[in-house]
Parts: sequence; structure tokens; C-alpha cells
Amino acid sequence: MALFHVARYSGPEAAGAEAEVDGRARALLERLQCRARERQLQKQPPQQAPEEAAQSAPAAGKRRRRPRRNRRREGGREPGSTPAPPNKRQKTDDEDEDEGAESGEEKPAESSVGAEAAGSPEGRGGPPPEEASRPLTHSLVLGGFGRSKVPKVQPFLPVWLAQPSCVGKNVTEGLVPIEDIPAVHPDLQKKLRAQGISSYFPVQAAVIPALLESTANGFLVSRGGYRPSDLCVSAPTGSGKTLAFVIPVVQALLHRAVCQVRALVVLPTKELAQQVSKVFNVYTDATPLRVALITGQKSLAKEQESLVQKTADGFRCLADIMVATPGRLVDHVDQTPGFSLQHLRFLIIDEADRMIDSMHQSWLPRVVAAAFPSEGPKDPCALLQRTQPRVVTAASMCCPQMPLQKLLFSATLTQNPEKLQQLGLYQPRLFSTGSAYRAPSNPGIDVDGDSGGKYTFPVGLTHHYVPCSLRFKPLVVLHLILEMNFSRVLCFTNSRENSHRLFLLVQAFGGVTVAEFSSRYGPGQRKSILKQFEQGKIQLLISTDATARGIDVQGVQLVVNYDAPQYLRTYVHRVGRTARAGKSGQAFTLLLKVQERRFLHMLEEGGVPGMERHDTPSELLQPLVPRYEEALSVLEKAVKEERKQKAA
Ligand SMILES: Nc1ncnc2c1ncn2[C@@H]1O[C@H](COP(=O)(O)OP(=O)(O)OP(=O)(O)O)[C@@H](O)[C@H]1O
Repeated sequence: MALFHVARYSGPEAAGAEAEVDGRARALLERLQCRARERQLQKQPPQQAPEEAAQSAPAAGKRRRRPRRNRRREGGREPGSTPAPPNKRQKTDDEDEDEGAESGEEKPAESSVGAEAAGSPEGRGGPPPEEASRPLTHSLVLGGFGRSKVPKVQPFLPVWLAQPSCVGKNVTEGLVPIEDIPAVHPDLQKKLRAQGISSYFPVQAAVIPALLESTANGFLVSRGGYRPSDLCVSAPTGSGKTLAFVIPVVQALLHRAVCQVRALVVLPTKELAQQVSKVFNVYTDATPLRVALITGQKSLAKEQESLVQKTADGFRCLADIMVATPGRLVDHVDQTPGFSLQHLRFLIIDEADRMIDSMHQSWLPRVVAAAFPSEGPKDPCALLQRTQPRVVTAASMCCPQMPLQKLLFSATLTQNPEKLQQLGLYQPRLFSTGSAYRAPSNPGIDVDGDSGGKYTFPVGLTHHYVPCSLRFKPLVVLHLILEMNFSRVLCFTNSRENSHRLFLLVQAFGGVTVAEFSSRYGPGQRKSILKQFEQGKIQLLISTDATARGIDVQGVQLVVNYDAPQYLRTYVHRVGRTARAGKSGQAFTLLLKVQERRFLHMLEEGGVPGMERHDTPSELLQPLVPRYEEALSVLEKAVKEERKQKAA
């Protein structure tokens, strides 16, 4: 820190006091310099190994929090001190918090800058408050004492992210009749009509032609031998993203000669994979194309049988399109003899932001390595031979090879370039219904690591919040369900224990057909529960976030967040189980007093349109109370019983 001591001439009348003040200033300056040296030494331990430095970074971050508390205590409250105006001070504190919450490697660097600029006076090597407040009439110390605001770092996005191809978000407007995209195969058009689909939704109208163009010359080489761009698609829940990739993939593979795994769809859950494979089955029906579902629902051996067949001269592939969860996919890459991804043309990553989060399982590098094997005998047919794509040169272009095109889909696609970089996208193109990236004013809000801008919601969805107390939360849920009398209500909790207890309580209360969906049940049971819910046999399904993403159950009219979701992305997916495909739906979130401010701010930041407050006056709840009290005692007994059984 630079400190300057400027002595000023103040006239003969001040000559007496000058010596005293000068001495005091000099002493103060010495103390400051001494503290600054000490701090410098603490900050930079000599010859610290890089690993140590990396490990010590979070600890340093923790240490920094303490001075902030001191600052709050000291700043402005000490008698005689010169505080900043209260609102301004508050704002600076919030900003520090934001910096602390920001993820990634920039965090320590940014935080330390923040600490320098806004730390406690002591922490900065400044004077203690009482000294700082004394007027220094003849000395002026320049530099470092002002609460200078650290300039915000503006995100610099690559052009493809900053300027996406815009897609209409309203699926009831801008529909494109099926016949207006003649590039889609007549057989597929027929199947679409047979499914009751007469027009493409906006995202389909944008993505299907783009994908068909990249496969216009067949799936082996793209137009002119060039490698096609990878596509990223960000569109609201229920806007028809599944068909946006199913139709072009099926069409590209329709005329394949030999069965090989050419399209691979990776999804985060078994239920979602099952749902997507069902859609593929519809559109590959009466074609030679085969779809394999690889999720671990069947034994590994059974799945192997559906993927490869041993023949006299090697192995025969049995699937053209594979729909898989990442764990089981890697099992097959490692353990299934004859399993090959060397002919993979499309890698579709659905719920891409969630899949990026699961990259620690390193499923993607394994898939890419399997698609571009570096060892083994070379295929004599040059067109089918592949090497990992590198820099495009004249030489690399002379021998065209089958590209591997990555297609990413999500309602909450990350706009964080660092996260997307992990996917190794090639000249990506983004189709988005959202507004361009807008850094939130409080990045600490969306602490799931993706603080990128706003999301778009289905137009037919209305958002409500219900202030309530912890004690009456279940009663409020019951009141909502009984009051609204919807036939399909999906209620989310934050844990399987909460789901189970609420299920037991509602069951004991009676009057509602209820079921729970969580990891307490096996895949078979979960499948059957979802089916019953879809058939309308279950009125209220209480679920963990296992059904929050992608699950497409027709006719869900109401989503209740019994436990408020912690992250905006979770909220987007949960409430997206209703108001799908242009229908209307309602979302209610129960909020405790302490949650209200943060939650409403999070939603405002995320671009949730018009959150309405829905009060449930106690007069309305009162008639339900006696039954509720009874149900509570039944729940208590049931929980005790379960504990006993567990212990036994
Ligand atoms: N063009 C269309 N016309 C009518 N209905 C359609 C059309 N396209 C898709 N649908 C229906 O819309 C519903 C939602 O589609 P889909 O599951 O693909 O949405 P999504 O965008 O993937 O949603 P999420 O982000 O929640 O996974 C499905 O029931 C599907 O059958």
C-alpha cells in the first residue's frame, strides 16, 4: 500500500500545535507501515509450494470473513468515527458476500481484492477507528483509506453464447405446420400426425432443419466433407426438445446399411432414459432401426444381449440408437465384449447442465475415447476411419471422416463458458429462448455454480407462494389440494425422509389418494408409481427431486413445493412438470418467514414472471385441524414402528 505524508504550511498561529500533530502523524505512519509489513509477511509465506498455496486458499477465504464482521461492528457505530452512509455501507457488505459465494478459481483472487478494498481498517493496515476519526489538520495521508469500490468484472462471452439463434418461447404461438418443413421424411411426418402432432413447436422448427442440414449428405460425412457444428439448445420445460433431436436422428439413420451404434443419448436418470427411449421407439417403429435402453434396470448380461451378438467371425451390433445413463454406459464400454462406439455419429446430452455436473464420473472422456480409438487395426475403408479431430488444415480436410456431433439440450443450459468447455464442443451453435446473458446483481443467490442470467418459463404457468409456519405446512398442502380438487398434483420435498413423512401424514388424514416417489423404492416400483400417477389413479404424488427433471406426465395441473427449492435451476425443473406443451398449470411454493426474502429475490433474479402471494387464513384451516391432529398422532406411531423395525 502506498502512503504519502504531505506536510502543509498552515500559518504561524498553528505553529505550536504543529509539532504535536506532526509527531502523532509520524507515529501513526510508523504503526501503519509496521502493520502493513506484518500483513505482507502473513500473506506471502516464503517458498510456499503451489499445492500448499492451493490448499491454503480456502482457508484464507475463511479467515477473511472475520474482519467483515468486525467491520460491521466498527463501521459507523463507533462514536466519533466517520461512517459511510448506512445504505451505501450495507451495499458494500452485500457485494463482499457475493464475491465470497462465487464459484471457481477466480474466487480467492477476487475475494482478496475485495478484502483489500473493503476489509476492516485494521485488516487493511489502516488506523484503528478512534485514531482514524481524529482530525489531522496538518497532515494528509493519501492512498488506500477510502472504501474504493472494486470494479465488477464483466463476463466476456464467446460470440456463439452471446449471440444465440433466438427461438420463440411460447409454444402456442409461432407453430410451424408439419408440411412447411418438407425436408422431414414423409414417413416421419405421417408418424407425427398419427401422434396427434400437426405443427412443430418453435424449438423443433428451429433445430430440426439445422440438424437435417448437417446430415443432408448422409450421416457419414457432412456437407462438403466439413465437420458439422455442435448444437446447444436452451428452451423452457415442456417445449418439445425431445422431438427436436428424435426426428432428425431417426431420419439421418433411416437408410443405414449396417447396424452400428450411431446415436447415443445420455440422460441423468433411469426414468428419463426410459421416457426418451419410448419416444424413439414410436418413431423407429416399422423401420430397421433398433433402440437399446441401457440404464441398469436389467442385469448387465441381459443388456449385453440387447447390444451385441457373438457370431462366427466376431460380434454383431444389435442397436442403432442407445439411450443410457452414464454409469451403466461406462460399464458397457469397459466390460461388454464387441461393444463399439467407433461409428457414433450423434452424441446427445439431454439435461446437459445436470450431465455437466456429473462430469466427475468422467463418462464423457470414456465415450469420446471409445468413439475415437487410437489403437487397434485401422479400418481399410477410409470413410469409416476416425481420428480425434485436431486443428483444421488442408491436409486434415483431404480425407473426410465421419464426424461425432454433440447435441446438448436443457431448460437451464449453463452459459458458463468454463463449464461448457469441458464438453469439447466444436464450433458450437446455440439455440435459445432466453434473453442474452445477464450477470445477476447478486451472484451469491444461485449458488449451484451457474450464476448465468435468466431462464424462461412456460407461458401458461402461474407462480404463487404461500407464507406459512412450519407447524401448519402439511395442513396448508392438504388445504390447497382439497380446495383446488385437481386430479394430478405433484408435491416436492427436499429429502426422502420428508417425502415419506408427508406421505404417511396425508395417508392418515385421508380423502386424497396419495403415493410417494423416491429412492426408497426400486426402479420397478417407481415405474409402476409413475404409471399409476399418469393414469390418474394417484391424485397426489409426493416426490423428491427424482421426478423434477424431464419427466413428462400428462395432465399435471399443480406443482407444490412443500420444501422451497434451494436453487433456481431446481425450481425451474420442478415447476416445469406442469404447464407443458402449451397447457396451463400452477405452481405453489410454501415459504417460512425466514425463507421469504431470499427465495423471492432468487426468483426475481431468475426472471420468474409475477410471483403471486396466496394467503391461507387460519379460518380456512381451522375446520381441518381436528383431523390433522389425529393424523399427526398416527404419523408419530407409524414413525416409531418403522424405527423399531429398522433397529430389529
Ligand atoms: N409439436 C408438438 N405438438 C404437440 N405436442 C408436442 C409437440 N412436441 C412435443 N409435444 C409434447 O410436449 C410434451 C413435452 O415435450 P418434451 O418432453 O419433449 O419437453 P421438453 O422440452 O423436453 O421438457 P423438459 O425440459 O421438461 O424435459 C410431450 O408430451 C410431447 O409429446
